[in-house]
Amino acid sequence: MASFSSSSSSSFSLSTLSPYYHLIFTGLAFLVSAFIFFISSRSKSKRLNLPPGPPGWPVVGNLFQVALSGKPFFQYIRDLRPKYGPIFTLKMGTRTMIIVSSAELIHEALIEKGQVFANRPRENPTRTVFSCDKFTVNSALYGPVWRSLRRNMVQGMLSSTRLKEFRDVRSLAMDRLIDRLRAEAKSNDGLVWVLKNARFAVFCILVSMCFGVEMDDKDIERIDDMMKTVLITLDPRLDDFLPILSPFFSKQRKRVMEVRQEQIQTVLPFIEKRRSILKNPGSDMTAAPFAYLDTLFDLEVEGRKSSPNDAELVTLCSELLNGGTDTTATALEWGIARLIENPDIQSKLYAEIKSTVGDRKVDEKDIENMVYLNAVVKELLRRHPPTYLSLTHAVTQPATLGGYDVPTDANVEIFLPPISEDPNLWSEPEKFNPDRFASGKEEADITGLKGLKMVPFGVGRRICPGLGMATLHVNLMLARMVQEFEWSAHPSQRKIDFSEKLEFTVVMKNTLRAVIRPRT
Ligand code: HEM
Repeated sequence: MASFSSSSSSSFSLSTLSPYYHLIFTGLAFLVSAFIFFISSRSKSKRLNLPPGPPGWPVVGNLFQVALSGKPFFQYIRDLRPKYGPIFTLKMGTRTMIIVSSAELIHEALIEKGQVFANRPRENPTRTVFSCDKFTVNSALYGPVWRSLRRNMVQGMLSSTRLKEFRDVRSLAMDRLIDRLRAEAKSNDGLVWVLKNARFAVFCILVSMCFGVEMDDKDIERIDDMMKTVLITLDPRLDDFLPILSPFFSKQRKRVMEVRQEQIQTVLPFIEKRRSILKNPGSDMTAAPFAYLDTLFDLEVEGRKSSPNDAELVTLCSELLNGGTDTTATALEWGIARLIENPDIQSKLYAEIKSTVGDRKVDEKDIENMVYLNAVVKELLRRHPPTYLSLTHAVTQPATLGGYDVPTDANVEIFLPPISEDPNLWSEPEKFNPDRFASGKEEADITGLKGLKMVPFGVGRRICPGLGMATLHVNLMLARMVQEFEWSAHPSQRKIDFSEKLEFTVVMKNTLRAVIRPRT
């Protein structure tokens, strides 16, 4: 998922756990906790029929096998799948992870038993700080708080009517993106970084939608840097899985509190500015008529007496910014890489743009008329879902899945790529081929309502509420970038390297730097 300050699996990267910690703490963990923990956890899990999984070590389970494998977590579980099948268990210290990765099982969990599997697991202490104790859409337990926050985000911000109101914001951000690319290319022999520029453009849109106050590039970059620092701080630590080791992490815990303070200090002035604009209408002629914040100031949340306080407002704004930035920019990077790899697809796309809009700029209203563009974006989300693991689910009560037990304290991880790679569902699934959709030969409902064939946004009650906005952003950016420039590979690159790495989302291992040539 998406990279949220309060999600629990999308930025999961055990490769960040240092082997040094392992050496020190494995021994300690054995000595201090073995007796109590081992006896109690064995007797508990013996009664359960958990999915199979690789044998682990006492106390720590599979934790260090994962950490020391040298592989990103998604690669580790991809490699286990042929042996253990589409549902298996990893014991990560005190946490039980159940990894689910087939269309049938995902359907069973998130659609057939959707209400039961719509919960989120307990947070680790760092996430508790940044989510204000689960006070965000993505981290809230399935219940009244989640319902209030999600309804507000969808109706107040992400509905198609609301989205239309931000058309000018997107149009400005697109012009800004094209200008930045042009300037960067000019001073670098035609070379541009794709991810960085796409990221900045999406962030500009989301910042405007969120705060509704004017900001220069410096302000935006400052908030963006802050958000990145938060995401790094949220990387899992050893004591998240073995809480008994937490006394050894006091320095890191102190750092968490410092970063949280910095986050509040960075974001709060913009919240205060908006508050003052609303109190004094007309005082700032540059202010937007509407912003996400406006829906939050007096938000009534079921089961709570007061509206969100300042720290909670910071958290809710950060959720909107984080949820939509890296995910969307990642899709763009893979998209441009695929167009460079397939010049015929790029030409076909350009031809469609030309025939649809002629010499004027692509407008978002044109998108629904561009069948091939939509097919390219859909194929992109099928072949390269920006997050390989959806946000972590949990059950509201003991349940079964595929005939196995799922206890309430288990993290249910939905691993997405095997569905869009399944040869029983797709012809030549490894091939990037927008024509499968454009020709009408293959189809897939991205919301999962008419069957599960690709699930880049998850499915069921917790499906990504930003789905509509995200696909609009990817379509619009791709169309403008191809309309303005012809994209080709860096001269030193004979072939594009499609290796992946985990960096909040799954991005290209070798960050894409491409050559652009203005079309006119
Ligand atoms: C290409 C872009 C995006 C992708 C691939 C994506 C993907 C996802 C996925 C896989 C989930 C987890 C679903 C689950 O728990 O089963 C999710 C949840 C979520 N996404 Fe997105 N997302 C994208 C863009 C956005 C945008 C633009 C926003 C809002 C600005 C957003 C906000 C959220 C929120 C709030 C949740 C949590 C929903 C809940 O727990 O009820 N996402 N997203």
